[in-house]
Amino acid sequence: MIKAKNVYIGFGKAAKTLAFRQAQRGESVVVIEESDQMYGGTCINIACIPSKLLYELSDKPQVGGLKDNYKMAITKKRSVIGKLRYSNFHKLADQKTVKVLNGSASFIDQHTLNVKYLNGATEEVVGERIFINTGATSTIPDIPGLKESSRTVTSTDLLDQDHFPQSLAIIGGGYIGMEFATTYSQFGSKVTMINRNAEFMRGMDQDVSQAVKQNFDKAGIEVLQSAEVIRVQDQGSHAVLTVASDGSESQIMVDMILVATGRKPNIQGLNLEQAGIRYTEAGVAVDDHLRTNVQNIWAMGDVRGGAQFTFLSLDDYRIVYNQLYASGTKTTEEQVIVPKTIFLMPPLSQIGMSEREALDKKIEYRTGKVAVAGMPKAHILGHPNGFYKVLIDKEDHILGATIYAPEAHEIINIISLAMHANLPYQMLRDQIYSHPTMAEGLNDLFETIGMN
Ligand SMILES: Cc1cc2nc3c(=O)[nH]c(=O)nc-3n(C[C@H](O)[C@H](O)[C@H](O)COP(=O)(O)OP(=O)(O)OC[C@H]3O[C@@H](n4cnc5c(N)ncnc54)[C@H](O)[C@@H]3O)c2cc1C
Ligand SMILES: NC(=O)c1ccc[n+]([C@@H]2O[C@H](COP(=O)([O-])OP(=O)(O)OC[C@H]3O[C@@H](n4cnc5c(N)ncnc54)[C@H](O)[C@@H]3O)[C@@H](O)[C@H]2O)c1
Repeated sequence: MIKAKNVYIGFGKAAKTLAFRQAQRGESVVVIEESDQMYGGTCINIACIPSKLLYELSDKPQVGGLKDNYKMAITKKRSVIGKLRYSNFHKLADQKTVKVLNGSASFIDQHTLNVKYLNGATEEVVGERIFINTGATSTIPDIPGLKESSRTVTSTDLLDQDHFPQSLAIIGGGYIGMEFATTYSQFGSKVTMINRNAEFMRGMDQDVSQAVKQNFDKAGIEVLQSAEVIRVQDQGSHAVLTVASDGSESQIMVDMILVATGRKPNIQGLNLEQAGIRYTEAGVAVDDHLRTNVQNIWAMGDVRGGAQFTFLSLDDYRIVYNQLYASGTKTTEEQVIVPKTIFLMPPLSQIGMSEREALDKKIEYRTGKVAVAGMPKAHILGHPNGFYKVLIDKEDHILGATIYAPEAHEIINIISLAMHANLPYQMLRDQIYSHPTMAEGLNDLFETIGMN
C-alpha cells in the first residue's frame, strides 16, 4: 500500500500543474496515469499540440510530393511529442516527494484507490485528498457499420497515421471537424464534411460563417448540411458512406472516415459509486469550487463536464490551489469570458458576445470592423484575408470580438486583457504597437467604431 497527502487519477493539465506546486511545498504526491504514452495528458500527446503542429506544417509544404510532406510532418510530430512527454514526465517524477504510477485507478472507498498495472498486478493507494483528472474520450455514434469499418478513425488515430488519407470524410462540424478539414485539405486530402445541422457553423454571426465557408469552398472542402450518415460499408481499401440529406440518399467513397462528434468524460471504470461520488453522463458533479459531494475529492478538467479546453483545465488548477492554500474566493464563475480559437486558415478567434447574441438579448451596441487585406503583416504571412470585428457598449467597453485573421489566436489575448481590465476601447485604438504586426490592426479596428 502507498500513502500520500495528494493522489491524482490522470496526468492531465490540471493535475500536473497542481501536483508540481504541491511538490514544491514539500507535500507528498502520487500521480496515477494509465498509459505511458500519455504522461502530460491529452493536450500534448493526442490533441492540441500534435494537431496544431500538423496544422502549421500542412500550411508550409516542404520540398517533395504531398505524401512526402505528410510523412515528414508525422515524423516531426512524433519527435516533438516524444520530447514533450519525456519532459512532462520528468518534471513531476524527478521531484523528491512525487511518485508516478503507470496503472489504471478505480475507487475502493473515499480515500482508497485500486491501481491495476499493465502486468495485471494491483496495489492500493490511500490519499488524504484525491483529485480526479481523467479527461475525455471520442464518442462514436451508433451508425450501422461505422464502428466495424477498418477505415474509421478518431482524432487520436488520425494524428498518428502513417497512411496518408487521399480522401477523408469527416462526421461532425465542431472544433475537431473544422480544424481537421483545414489541416488535411492543406496536406492535399479531398475532404468531405458531413454536418447534421442545417446551418454551417451554427450560432455564429452570418458574416463570420460566410467568410469561413468561402475559404472552405476555395480550399475545395465540401460541406454537406442537414446530412446524416446512415450506413458505412467497407469496399476493398475504401469505405462507402450512405448519406441521407433533403429526403434523398447519396454515397461517398473515401479512404478514411474521421469521427468528430464530441468527446465524453472518462468516468467509466472509476467506480465512483464506491466512494459515493455523484456524477451524471455529463461528468463528475462539482460545485463552483470544483469540490465533489465528498469532502476530500475534487474533479478538474474535461471529466467534470462542460466546455473542454486546456486553458480551462489549467484554470481549474488555479481554483483548487486558491482553495487549498489561499483565500478560496476563486471559482468557475470567472471562466465565462475566455478567448477561444478554431484553428482554421486563417484561425478564427472569439471572445465575449457575438452580434447575434447582442441582438437576441436586445443589448445596445456599436460595431467596428476592418478587413485584414489592408494589414501589411497579413501579406507577409501569406494570408491577407479575413477581418477584425468588435462590439462596444454604451460606456465604451468591449462586449465581444471576432478575429478571423492570421495570428488571431495571439491578437484575441490583447482584447481579452482589455475586457478583463475593463479598459475603454480608446486605449487599444491609441496604443503604439510594434510594426509590422497583426496587433497594429487594432489601431484601425477601433477607429471604425460606429462607422459601420
Ligand atoms: C484533437 C484535439 C485538439 C484539441 N485542441 C485544443 C486546443 O487547441 N486548445 C485547447 O484549449 N483545447 C484543445 N483540445 C481540448 C483539450 O485537449 C482538453 O480539454 C484537455 O486536454 C483536457 O485536459 P484534462 O486536464 O481534462 O485531462 P487530460 O489531459 O485529458 O488527462 C487525462 C489523463 O487521465 C488518464 N486517465 C484516464 N482514466 C484514467 C484512470 N482510470 N486511471 C489513470 N489514468 C487515467 C488519461 O490517460 C489522460 O492522460 C483538443 C482536444 C482534441 C481531442
Ligand atoms: N482549438 C480548440 O480549442 C479545440 C480543438 C479541438 C477540440 N477542442 C475541444 O474538444 C471538444 C471535442 O471536439 P469535437 O469536435 O469532437 O466536438 P464538438 O462538440 O465541438 O462538435 C461535435 C459536432 O458533432 C456533431 N454531431 C454529434 N453527433 C453527431 C452525429 N451522430 N452525426 C453527425 N454529427 C454529429 C455536433 O452537432 C457537433 O457539430 C470540443 O468541444 C472542444 O472543446 C478544442
